[in-house]
Amino acid sequence: MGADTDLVIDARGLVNQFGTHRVHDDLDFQLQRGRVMALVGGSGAGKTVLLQTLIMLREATSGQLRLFGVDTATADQATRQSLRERIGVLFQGGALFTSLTVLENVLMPIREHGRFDKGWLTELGMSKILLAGLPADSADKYPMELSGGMVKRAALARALALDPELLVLDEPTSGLDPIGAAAFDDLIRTLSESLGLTVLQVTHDLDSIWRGVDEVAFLARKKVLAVGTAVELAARDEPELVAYFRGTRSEAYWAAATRKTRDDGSMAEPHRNGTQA
Ligand SMILES: Nc1ncnc2c1ncn2[C@@H]1O[C@H](COP(=O)(O)OP(=O)(O)OP(=O)(O)O)[C@@H](O)[C@H]1O
Repeated sequence: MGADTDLVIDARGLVNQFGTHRVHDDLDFQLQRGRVMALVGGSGAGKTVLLQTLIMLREATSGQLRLFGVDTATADQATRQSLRERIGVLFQGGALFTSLTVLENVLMPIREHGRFDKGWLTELGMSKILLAGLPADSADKYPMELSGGMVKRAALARALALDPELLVLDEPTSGLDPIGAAAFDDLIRTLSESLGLTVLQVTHDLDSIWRGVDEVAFLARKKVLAVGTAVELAARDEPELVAYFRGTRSEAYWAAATRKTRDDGSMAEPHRNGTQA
């Protein structure tokens, strides 16, 4: 089978096992270029382990993984490193260095790449800070001087430092109030559209799941059980999907989607401004 160059991630038959505990079994996962996808599922379903596997932070027990069309199993170290550099990662909590300013944090990944002219570096770092929606005067601040939302944006600026093609986010809106979370979702959407970024995020945020992403991959039964918009997944009858997308927590979203269907004869548009092929 040839590589589909439109697939940023193409994983087939993944198995992840800890001792006798199998977390993923014959799992397939694909992510198309330019899409914004949420990876969701119950607690312990294996979202974090899958995310780590997909960006080569951990090796799968078995299975195939292609990143940007490259087979990671046969890639040499230099190729694997260059694949990693095409991925920006925002870990839960931001994981900024507390003893460094925002600008110094943002410049860390670039500095690791060798010696650069100081003026040029500062200009580049400032451009990422502004891209992440932070004011210019936040560059000289330390993480403890920032609000929760600003810490996320500073971590995002750092994840964008090397101009990644794929942005991976682990619970990016956790700890933010609903308005801050919606603003962060909008920023990710705008970046995806303006920079052509592909985005994969693990999230529990229902607002993001129902309104902020193009599609949702739902993990259950050790596999990706279903992929589609939240509205599409809510309309299916697997018990895990019914519980997640039509249960008490999702009630208001599902009610809004079905009301819209009744009112205008079409399914609710689940995205703020995205498109679904
Ligand atoms: N290093 C490890 N050693 C042993 N078991 C592990 C390890 N990492 C994860 N697991 C197990 O793998 C399973 C999936 O964990 P994972 O953290 O991926 O779940 P999750 O879907 O992200 O959960 P949550 O939503 O609660 O964060 C869990 O049963 C967990 O205990």
